[in-house]
Amino acid sequence: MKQNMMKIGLIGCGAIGARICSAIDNKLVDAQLVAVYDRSAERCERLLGSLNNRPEILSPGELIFRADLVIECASTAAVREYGLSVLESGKDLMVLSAGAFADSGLLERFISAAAANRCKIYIPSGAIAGIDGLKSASIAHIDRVMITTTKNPEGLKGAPYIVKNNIDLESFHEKTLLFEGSADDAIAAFPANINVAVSLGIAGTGTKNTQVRVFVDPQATSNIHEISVEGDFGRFTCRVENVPSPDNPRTSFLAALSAIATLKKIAEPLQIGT
Ligand SMILES: NC(=O)C1=CN([C@@H]2O[C@H](COP(=O)(O)OP(=O)(O)OC[C@H]3O[C@@H](n4cnc5c(N)ncnc54)[C@H](O)[C@@H]3O)[C@@H](O)[C@H]2O)C=CC1
Ligand SMILES: O=C([O-])CC(=O)C(=O)O
Repeated sequence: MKQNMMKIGLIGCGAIGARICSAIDNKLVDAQLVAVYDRSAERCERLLGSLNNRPEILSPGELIFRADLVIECASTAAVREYGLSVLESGKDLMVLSAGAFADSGLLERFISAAAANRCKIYIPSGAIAGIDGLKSASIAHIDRVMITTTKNPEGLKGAPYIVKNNIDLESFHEKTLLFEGSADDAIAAFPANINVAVSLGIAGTGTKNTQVRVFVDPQATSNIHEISVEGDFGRFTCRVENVPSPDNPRTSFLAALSAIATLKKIAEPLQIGT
């Protein structure tokens, strides 16, 4: 083991966490997985069972102490529970549940803590493409950012918006618009489905100014995200047809891959893309 290899602690042993751990285990990333934590002990044990090089299962406090970089891939609640302690301990933080930052006050506190403690916050592109272009375009004026997300009923089940409005997802026979609003409102309505809208807001013109549409489509076999951006640079659109994770149909496979790609970017000398 290299002495200066990045030490990783991971919070959230679900669909994304398992993929990230497997990538480190298979040496796709030049890093050492030192510890994992999940509020479900069974999830931790199941994950460890799939790895050759087993990390320790530690409490969040011990995990933060041992790691150089803590990856949150659990929930927006977990970002609020552990994120600030990570940064105040001078450790880098990777956040997958970017929806937590729809609370711009929370993001500001995190940025101040990171600056004061000379550490970084990484938000991977997640299940979308286009963040690189949006970041470049945002150096000049942006007129409009919109994301249209289409998932099948299985991928939207249990979302607060669906439950609160008594929407029977099985009753739709064709593609139907369920929700239209800002990224702020979208993440409150679909906290586990539309983190990507908040990431777009942070990269572009803010979550209040980022427009979101959510469709349900019983025929959809992929999680589709279509992004359109207009501004001084011109316009671009991009569409990703994501393979859902087998363990969690709400979550696209690409989200885990983007976290792994971000780890590679941190660990490797070459930086490509915006
Ligand atoms: N940025 C993006 O593009 C995307 C972000 N996500 C978000 O990433 C996160 C992880 O996604 P998945 O792995 O698919 O979820 P998952 O449901 O498969 O796994 C999450 C795990 O975290 C654990 N957990 C949740 N809250 C916790 C807490 N407060 N403390 C400790 N453990 C906790 C759960 O027990 C579970 O084992 C979710 O918040 C999800 O909404 C998901 C897809 C795309
Ligand atoms: O994985 C996806 O397709 C997007 C997602 O759930 C999210 O952004 O929360």
